[in-house]
This record gives sequence, structure tokens and C-alpha cells, in this order.
Amino acid sequence: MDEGQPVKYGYMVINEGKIEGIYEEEVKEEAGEVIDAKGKLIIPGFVNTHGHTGSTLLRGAGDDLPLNTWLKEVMWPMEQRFTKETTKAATSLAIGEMLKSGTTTFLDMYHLHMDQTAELILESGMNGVLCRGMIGLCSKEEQAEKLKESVELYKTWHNSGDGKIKVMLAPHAPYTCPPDFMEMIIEKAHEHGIALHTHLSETRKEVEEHIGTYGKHPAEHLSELGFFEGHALIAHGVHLSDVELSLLARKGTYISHNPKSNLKLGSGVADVKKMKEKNIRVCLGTDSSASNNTLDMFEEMRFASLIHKGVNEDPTAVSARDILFMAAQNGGKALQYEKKGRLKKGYDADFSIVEPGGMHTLPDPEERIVSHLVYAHKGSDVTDVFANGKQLVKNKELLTMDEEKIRFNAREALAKLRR
Ligand SMILES: CSC[C@H]1O[C@@H](n2cnc3c(O)ncnc32)[C@H](O)[C@@H]1O
Ligand SMILES: [Zn+2]
Repeated sequence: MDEGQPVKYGYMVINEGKIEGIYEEEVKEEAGEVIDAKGKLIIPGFVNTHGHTGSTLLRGAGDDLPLNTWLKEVMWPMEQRFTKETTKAATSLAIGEMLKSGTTTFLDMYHLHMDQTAELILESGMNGVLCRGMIGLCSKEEQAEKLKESVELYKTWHNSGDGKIKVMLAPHAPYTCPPDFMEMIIEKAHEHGIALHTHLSETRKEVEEHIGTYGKHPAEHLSELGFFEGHALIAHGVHLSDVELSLLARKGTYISHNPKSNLKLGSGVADVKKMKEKNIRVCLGTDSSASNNTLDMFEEMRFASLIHKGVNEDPTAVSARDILFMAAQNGGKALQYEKKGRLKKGYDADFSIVEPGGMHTLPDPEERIVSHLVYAHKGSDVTDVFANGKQLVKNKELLTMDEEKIRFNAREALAKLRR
């Protein structure tokens, strides 16, 4: 399903992980396996462009706090106690949840055990972008060590697993990475041609403090340091000035819009209507389940579609098709996958089958299907999921992961943390 393209009925042929073709007539050629999705919807796999899978066990911890307090008093003290086992339990749970709700590609910004995350992604069959999140509130030696680790991660994993895994460099945010450290990271990114990802202008407080300290807005400051000269993706962008938005438009920077997290932390609402008017490349992310609290891209799509209509008092602010485009096709581009996020010949066979029969999606004439996908469907309507042509979810069951084990390990790992 592409932007502006109608819903189609037909037959999709998959070969060697790619979409070989989509036909209106039945294909008579012999097939290895035929999947009957009659009466169901086939949609592109979602691309979740911002999250922290390692934080998944903190779902429901530290509710009702603003970002600054939430990070300093809940997240960071808890995360300091995370072991490799904790992170494995958390990331496995996140991958399972994402897969079962139709996400086939995600970006993970985290600072612990990213090699293990890479292994888990490959085992699951999903696609993932690894970002070793760097917080620079430490000694110069530690900063250098974090950057070295990030570059190592790139050298080891970028484009591995037949291109399933990618790596970006990720300074956590301008308020945790002083300009000289930020500059070092940007230089390394340019030296190796690595894309950059960071949290940017998420809260009013951080922007005001940045202006107070440096006399300039954070995005303008990052631009001076060269952040937007290569491929760049920022998360949030809730408090960007008009000048900054125009700058990001000019630079072709991607913005991961994370509406549920922004609402839950009381950070505000990004001006997606204006971003659209300025032709900024917007994609969608959940952030972590500690600030969301689910990783269901259907929910993210619904919030993204509704809040901008409400805040702008304009029901045309963002359409259902705009949102689907952000959740799949633009996400694929933001994460530098050339052929993801579309059901089109030559694209990777990343798709989900969605059950249309629930009472919450009836009646369902053809012209309302896109509307239903954004305004009515939920992740639990996904029955089957494929990535790179391989089936990963069948009849709502994970094929490459042991769900019982994931559930047990998540509870156990949290219990251990609390002991
Ligand atoms: C060092 S990268 C991982 C780091 O990021 C924290 N985090 C999670 N969500 C957010 C957010 O919305 N803004 C800023 N930082 C966030 C997470 O807890 C990890 O410490
Ligand atoms: Zn985040």
C-alpha cells in the first residue's frame, strides 16, 4: 500500500525474501508454499524508528513524572543495576511484542550489551538498527571509550545478516553530550559514513536550558557542529522553532515522531502539521515501553492521527494515508533500508496479515480499509508476520521465539532486580 495508491485485491509472489510481483490474476506457476489470506488485509511491516528495548522491564515504573525527573530518579538508577540477563529478557520481550503487532524493523538506542541485541535480532528474523546510546556526562576517557565501542559496533554489525542489521552513532541528547563530545561523534560519523541519531528538543525545559547555556537553539547548535550534514534521524522534535524546522527540511533530516511518549511524559505535541507543510520527513516511533507503555504501532498511528487534528482544530491536519506512510515507507528510508515499507515489486517481503473481521472494524467496505487500519485496528488483529520472506508469526504465535520463555524470563529478571 503506497501513498495515494488504492487498496488492491490480488496475489503477491515472494521469492528469495523479495516481493517478486503483485498480480490481479491468480498466478499459475508452481509455488513452494501458498498462504491463503483470502478476506484478510496484507500490509507492509511497520518500521518503529525510535525505542529502547533494554528498558522494557521498566514498563509501568515511574509513571506520571516529567522527563528530567523520570530519567534521573527512576530510569538511570534502575538501569545501573541491569545485567546482561536483564537486558536479554527486556529486549526479547520487546521484540516479541513488536513482532506480534506487525513491526518488522526497529531502531534500538541503548547503552548495554548491544552485541547481544544484534544476536537476538538475528535469531528473531527481524530487522534492526543498533545505536549504542552515548551519555557524555563522564570523564573524557569514558567518552572516548563509549565512542570507540560505538564504532566497533558499526564495524562488526553494520549490514550484517544479509543487510538485516544496521548501525548508527547515537549521542543520547545535547543535554547529556557537551558540544566537544558531540563534535567528536559527528567527526567519527563523517569519517566512516555512519548515520547519526539523537534525542532532540523533546522538552521545553531542555531547550530553554540549552539557550541559557549556549545562547542558541539545540538544532541550530547541532547544525553548526555538522550533525545534519550526513544521514540524520532525530527523535521527538517537540520544541523546534520555525527556523529549526526549515533547517531540518533543507537538510533532509528525518524526525521520529513519538506521540504517545511525548504525551505520557507531558513533553508536549510536535508540530507535525507544520512539518508536513515544510516537507520534513516524518516517521513514527514508540520510544520505550517505560514511557509509552506499549510497542504497538497501531496505537502510535492512532495517537499520531488524532492529536494533530485536535491540537490544530483541523481534521485535515494529518490523514490516515499520511500516517501509514510515516509508519512504514518513511520509516524504512529513515533507517536507511532501501527496499522496506512498501508492498511493491523488488521490495523486501516484510509484511503482516491483519484479520479484518472484528466488530471494531465493521462494516468494512473497500474504501474504508485505510481508515480502519489507522483509526480502528489494533496490534492484536495481526495474525501473521513475515520479514525478508520468512514467516515469523503464524496464527498469532511466534515461530522464531519461545513466548512462554520470554514471559517467564521477563518476570524473573524483574524479580531478581527487586531482591
Ligand atoms: C543511553 S541511550 C538509552 C537511555 O535513554 C533513556 N531514554 C529513554 N527514553 C528517553 C527519552 O524519551 N528521552 C531521553 N532519554 C530517554 C533510557 O532510559 C536510557 O537511559
Ligand atoms: Zn527515546
